[in-house]
Amino acid sequence: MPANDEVVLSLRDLSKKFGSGCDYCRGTDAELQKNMCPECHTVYAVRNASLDLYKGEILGIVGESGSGKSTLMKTLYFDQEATGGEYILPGDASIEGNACDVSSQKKRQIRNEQLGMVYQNPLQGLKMDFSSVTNIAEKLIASGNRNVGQMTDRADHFLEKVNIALSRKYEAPKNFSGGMQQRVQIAKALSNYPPILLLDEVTTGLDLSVQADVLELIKEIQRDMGVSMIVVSHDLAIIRMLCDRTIVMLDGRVIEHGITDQILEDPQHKYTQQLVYSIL
Ligand SMILES: Nc1ncnc2c1ncn2[C@@H]1O[C@H](COP(=O)(O)OP(=O)(O)OP(=O)(O)O)[C@@H](O)[C@H]1O
Repeated sequence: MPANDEVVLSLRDLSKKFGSGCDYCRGTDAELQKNMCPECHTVYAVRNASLDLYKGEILGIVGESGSGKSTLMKTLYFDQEATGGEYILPGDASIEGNACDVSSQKKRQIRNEQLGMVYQNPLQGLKMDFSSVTNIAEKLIASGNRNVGQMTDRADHFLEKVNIALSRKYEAPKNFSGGMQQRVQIAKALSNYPPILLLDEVTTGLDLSVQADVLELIKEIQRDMGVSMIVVSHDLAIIRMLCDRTIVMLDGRVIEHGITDQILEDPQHKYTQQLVYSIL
C-alpha cells in the first residue's frame, strides 16, 4: 500500500473487445487462442482488469507485445470505448459512478481536465506543423481557457519545465528530435495541471541517454507536482526505476500486481518469472 491511501482512479473488471463475440466465446468455458476467439476472431484485448491508482504514485503496467497495455491506456483516455466494467474517478465530484457511462461531452471534459496523455508516437499527441505553444494552447482551449496571455505564460512555464528553450517555442515539433518531441508532449499533457498522467511507452525508440533524460524528467514531475501516473512499458528496467507498484498483463488479463520491488524480486506467476529471469 502506498504512503498516500487516497484512490484517484479505480477500475473494476474493465474490458475492451474488438468484435461482437459469438455463442462460443460468450460461454464461460471458452478457451481463447491467447486473447482471440478461435471461432469468430473477436479479440479480447482487455479482460476484466481491476486496479487502483493512489494519489501521487507511479503505477507501472508491464507485459509482452499484444497483452493489452496500450488498449487499456486508450480506454482510460477515452480514445476508445470500454465494452464492460467500471471506471471510477473519485477525485472528480461531478462524475457519479461509472465514467464509461457518461455522455461524450462529459468524457471530453474529463479528458481535458482530469487526464494528460503522452503517447509512444508523438504524431498521436502533437500537431507536428503547429508550434509548441499552439500545441499547448490547443489543450488549454479544450479545457475552456480563452485568455491568450495566460495560455502563453502557461506554455512558457511548462516548456521551461521540460527543458525546451523558449527561443524555440514558436518552432513546429516536426523540426525537433524524438526526445524533444516527447518533452513537448509532456508539457502539453501537464499544461492544465491534470491530477492523472498516462504515459504509454514514452521512451521507446529514443537513444539511451535521451531516454535517461526523459525518465529523470518524469520522476522530477512526480516529485514536484505530485501527479499520479500510470506508466506503460515493456522494459523492466524502466518499471524498476520509475514505479512504486506494478501490474503485469498477459493476453488481456492482469495476472499479477504488487510493490515493484516485490514483483521483481519474488515474482509469483510463471509468466512474470520468465519475464524477470530472462533479463537477469
Ligand atoms: N483497433 C483494433 N482492432 C482489432 N484488434 C486490436 C485493435 N487494437 C488492438 N487490437 C488487438 O488488441 C490486442 C492488444 O493490443 P495492444 O496494442 O493493447 O497491446 P500492447 O500490450 O500495447 O502491445 P505493444 O506493446 O506491442 O504495443 C492485440 O491482440 C491487438 O492486435
